[in-house]
Amino acid sequence: MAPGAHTVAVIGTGKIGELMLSGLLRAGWPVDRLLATTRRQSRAEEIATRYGVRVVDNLVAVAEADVVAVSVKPQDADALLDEIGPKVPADKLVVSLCAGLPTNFFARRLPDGTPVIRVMTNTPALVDEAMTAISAGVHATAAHLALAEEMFRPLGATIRVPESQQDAVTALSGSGPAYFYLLVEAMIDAGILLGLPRQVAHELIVQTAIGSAVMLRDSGEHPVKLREAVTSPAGTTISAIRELENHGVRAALLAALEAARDRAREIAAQND
Ligand SMILES: NC(=O)C1=CN([C@@H]2O[C@H](COP(=O)(O)OP(=O)(O)OC[C@H]3O[C@@H](n4cnc5c(N)ncnc54)[C@H](OP(=O)(O)O)[C@@H]3O)[C@@H](O)[C@H]2O)C=CC1
Ligand SMILES: O=C(O)[C@@H]1CCC=N1
Repeated sequence: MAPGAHTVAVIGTGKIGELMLSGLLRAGWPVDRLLATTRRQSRAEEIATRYGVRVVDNLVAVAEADVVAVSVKPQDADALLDEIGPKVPADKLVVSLCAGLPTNFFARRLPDGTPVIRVMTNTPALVDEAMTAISAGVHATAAHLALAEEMFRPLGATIRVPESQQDAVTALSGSGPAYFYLLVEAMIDAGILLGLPRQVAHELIVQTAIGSAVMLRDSGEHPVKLREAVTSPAGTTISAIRELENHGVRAALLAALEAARDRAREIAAQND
């Protein structure tokens, strides 16, 4: 299938909607095959000026597009579906980028038979390094999954998962960039504590994060093995690791990701 053979409407062009739009444009998706919607006029002007994309209202978008990508906050999805749900022709593919909301949430608010796909991506899409997990929902066929992959593959890696795993995926890779940024921020602060200039601490830690990430991806080694290679007997690293274990960093991560998964479930329950 030729890239951009379908018209994609991004409904709710905030942070994630914008990164999807910009990623599709970088990948060569024709600008006249993209539509965007916003809630505020000032945001509409910003998006139109920045990307040259036609910004339309939600009902025009669902009428003209082949793929309707919903990227509003989950809390705004019910009101949005009240507006567009009955007007979405059943031959359109609806792709939800919303955390927590199951495909059934959409199916109940769309004409019978409308195919729905649930996607969880993340902000490194901005540098074409996203991790996007894709699940077929009701009425979605292999061709719909392939189309969703065609849209998200240029933004980074894609994986297919059963929809039952999407809340866990959200906790790991959807929210994941925030955990890494927090760690980096804390390590830069540690550099300040040790007397380094902030800029030097920043440069040291950011490059160390990039180097470590590339090794994790490209070496094929398990993270335990990579960590052991850094950890010399009676050396400096093991002294730091003892403190991380004493402070329960591993347990904190287990609890934190479980809390994120639970919050996704709660969002679903609150929007049932
Ligand atoms: N941020 C992230 O890292 C990730 C977010 N997600 C999911 O992506 C979705 C969007 O999140 P994010 O981009 O961060 O949120 P944003 O608030 O940045 O974007 C949502 C946008 O939708 C607009 N909007 C709300 N209601 C309507 C409507 N009825 N019609 C048109 N536009 C509307 C909002 O307008 P206004 O500006 O006026 O509020 C806002 O610009 C969420 O469901 C989230 O769970 C998924 C993965 C990662
Ligand atoms: O915090 C959130 O709810 C969204 C979903 C995953 C990342 N950000």
